[in-house]
Amino acid sequence: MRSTEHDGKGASAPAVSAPAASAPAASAPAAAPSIEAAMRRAIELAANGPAWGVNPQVGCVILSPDGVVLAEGWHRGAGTPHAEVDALTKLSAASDAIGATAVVTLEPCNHTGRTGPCSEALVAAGISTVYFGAGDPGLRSGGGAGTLSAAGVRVHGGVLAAEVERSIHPWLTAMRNGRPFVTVKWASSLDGRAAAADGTSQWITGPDARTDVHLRRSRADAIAVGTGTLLADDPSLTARMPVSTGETEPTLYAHQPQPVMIGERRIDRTARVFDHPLPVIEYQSRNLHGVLADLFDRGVRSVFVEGGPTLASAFIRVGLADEIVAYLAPVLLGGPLLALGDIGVDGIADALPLTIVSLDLLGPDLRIVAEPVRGESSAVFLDSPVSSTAGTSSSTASTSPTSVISVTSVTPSTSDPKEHHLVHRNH
Ligand SMILES: NC(=O)C1=CN([C@@H]2O[C@H](COP(=O)(O)OP(=O)(O)OC[C@H]3O[C@@H](n4cnc5c(N)ncnc54)[C@H](OP(=O)(O)O)[C@@H]3O)[C@@H](O)[C@H]2O)C=CC1
Ligand SMILES: Nc1c(N[C@@H]2O[C@H](COP(=O)(O)O)[C@@H](O)[C@H]2O)[nH]c(=O)[nH]c1=O
Repeated sequence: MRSTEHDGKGASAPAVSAPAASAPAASAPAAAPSIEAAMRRAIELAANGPAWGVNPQVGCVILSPDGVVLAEGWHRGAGTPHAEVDALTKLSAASDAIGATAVVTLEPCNHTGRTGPCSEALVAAGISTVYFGAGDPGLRSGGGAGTLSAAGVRVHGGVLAAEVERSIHPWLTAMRNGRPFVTVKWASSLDGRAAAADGTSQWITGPDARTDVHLRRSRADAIAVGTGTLLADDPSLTARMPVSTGETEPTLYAHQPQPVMIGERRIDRTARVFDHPLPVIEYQSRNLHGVLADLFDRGVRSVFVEGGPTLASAFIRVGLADEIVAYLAPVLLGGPLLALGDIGVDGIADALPLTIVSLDLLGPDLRIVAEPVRGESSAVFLDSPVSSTAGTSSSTASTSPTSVISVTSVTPSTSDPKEHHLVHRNH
């Protein structure tokens, strides 16, 4: 286990059992899990929470001084108890926490938001040692390790850090960059076309691939398309479950991504996207940094960009793509409508390096998940800082080149029930 230690003031570490693999014979008392095993369990528990929203998935396991699991908890979303508090409330007796160890995926929070600080709750409960996986990058929520140490709790950070970071990678990326995590997704033919020459593209990929897309939509905070796609496809942008036998209409996932339209052209209010259960956020702008800054301010931590090729290329060109999800169908379309256009690569030396995260066959289609290789020669993938003026939203189009976010906000209208979709949702 590689971890960093935050020394408490003279507090002694509780005994922690050996890994289960070295457990004695079955007749002996049950082997207590190791800290790493407890952290793996905490990662599993964290996954029970929602993948979307302003808060990350967090799991917690409380161990007795001799390493026996006393309680488990996880966070169920903004406004509900955090994982540590959830676990503390599951103890058979509150006094069990005295001298116990908390193993938690994320550094215990240090601030009062909709709930109180977990660092203080752990101290008040009598927890003597805390192991955590990833530090909390939040400006207000971070710093819990220091609070715990100052109160005499032994604190060890970085336990299974890589696994924990991977499990909440989008949220951590969003918090570190101060903008939502961006997935750029496309579906293309084997020869890289996103549409046939006449502009039709529904459907290139088959039902299994599209089911996967809808699942990913359901886990994202927002789904974004450019005005070109809105005009060409008139998409719904809802997250829909596969249609079961006997059903005529697909059922919507309980969690829907916030629909976002980007581009200077005005989209007619009869477009299907305005039937989305959530309000549409319309950015009459091409300033993607500004759009993301504004979305972040609204609590959006992940955006699923579903095209089209121009918008996808722009996100990549300005270094705002954190993940690529490409579905390749075993068909050839030929023609000019490529999945990507100008991404700022003029010569092979500028090619954008990617790391393949996964390769899967979904029915006849191939799904490739890839991430940009950061910190290498390609400056294009390096994130640009969000300008200080970005994030300023206004209800009218701005003409200032430094305040280029133009968020159109239309007052709800009684004459057109669809107009309410343009009112911004406040988190
Ligand atoms: N196979 C697939 O996965 C998909 C295929 N498609 C297909 O793609 C085609 C539409 O492609 P396309 O027109 O590229 O669609 P886009 O959705 O990419 O829309 C392009 C428009 O986005 C706006 N925009 C917003 N921000 C930027 C920016 N930073 N830079 C440039 N433009 C920006 C511009 O509109 P404005 O002028 O209003 O500012 C631009 O014209 C259709 O045939 C559709 O069927 C679409 C989506 C997915
Ligand atoms: N053509 C194509 C995709 N196209 C994307 O799906 C959008 C339609 O969304 P909706 O109206 O909600 O079903 C469309 O505008 C475009 O963004 N996606 C895919 O997985 N496979 C495909 O072959």
